[in-house]
Amino acid sequence: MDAPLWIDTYAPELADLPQPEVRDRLQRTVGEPMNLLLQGPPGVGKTAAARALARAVHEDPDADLIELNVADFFGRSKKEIKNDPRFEGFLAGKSRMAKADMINHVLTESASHAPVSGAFKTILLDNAEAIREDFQQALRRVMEQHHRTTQFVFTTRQPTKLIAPIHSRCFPVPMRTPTTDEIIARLETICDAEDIAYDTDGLEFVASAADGNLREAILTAQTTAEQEGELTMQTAYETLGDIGDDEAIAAALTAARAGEFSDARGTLDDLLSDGGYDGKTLLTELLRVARSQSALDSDEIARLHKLAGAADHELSEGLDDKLHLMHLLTAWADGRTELRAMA
Ligand SMILES: Nc1ncnc2c1ncn2[C@@H]1O[C@H](COP(=O)(O)OP(=O)(O)OP(=O)(O)O)[C@@H](O)[C@H]1O
Repeated sequence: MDAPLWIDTYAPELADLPQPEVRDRLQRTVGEPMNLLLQGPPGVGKTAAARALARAVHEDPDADLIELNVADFFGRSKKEIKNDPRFEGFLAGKSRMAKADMINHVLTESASHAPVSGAFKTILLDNAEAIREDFQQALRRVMEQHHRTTQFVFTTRQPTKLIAPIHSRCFPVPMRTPTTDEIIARLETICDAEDIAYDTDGLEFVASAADGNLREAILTAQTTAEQEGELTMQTAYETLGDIGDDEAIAAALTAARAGEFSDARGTLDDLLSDGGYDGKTLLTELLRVARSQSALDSDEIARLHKLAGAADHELSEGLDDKLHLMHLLTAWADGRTELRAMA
């Protein structure tokens, strides 16, 4: 049997959400049947946050959280709905009221509106951008009908696809991408719980390659741990394999900075021989990627730029692109401002 996925095993409670402002905002709604709109990019934890909230709110979350498969109903074409025997009695009505009745029917198919363990139920409409506009209009009515006993939670990557009356009925919860440090903290907790050997560079590499997507970061960490036995920059690099050139260049910078020059040399070699870069182009790319790295402070970037002038000269004069770029990276990692060590 496949090992369980860490993203499932470590599905977060409210306290485990990486963004403190989201934790606070959701914590403040606990106990209130307030409608919510969780919006943000893929993999930042919108659905996970909605489920964590339901677990915090309901004594019996299995009974009082209803997750509706939005695509299965609201996103279907009129023809598909017409041919669905569940809606036979509703076909005559095209009005908003008839559609509201259909929505109520779908909701009560899953469970009754009456809460089981507390004062209200939570209905989660995940990926709500897929709800057709006519059903969004009809949902307004349903939300009003049940506002005392039902909390509607919408999640979406595309808030502009939801109509204004839905926005105005919901408390907005923007979910930004977690920072690299916030992802690192979560990865560290999970690796500790799994008793996996890791180092800081490995966590940082996985977290920054995921670009704010927690799902991706946790999956990469698990794959690396399972395939390689430990999570270091080198093992994560092996796992990510086909990573983009920007990530590879960032990895070379991180390796050099950590004094792991053979890793840095290996990456430069890949880029120069297989990636189709010449030395000067790779130098320009190194500077561009360095500027985008939040882990680097402005002094480090300024020093890299200063060294790049001399490296550019060496690249024009010399024969070995890799050698000159390694010169640059070792001088930079040493904290120097000259390519040659001063006597
Ligand atoms: N803080 C966390 N700790 C551990 N796992 C998490 C955390 N947040 C999310 N996850 C896991 O990561 C996966 C992705 O999260 P989720 O589905 O909530 O993201 P999403 O923002 O809704 O993404 P999408 O827009 O792609 O639907 C889930 O399996 C979830 O359990």
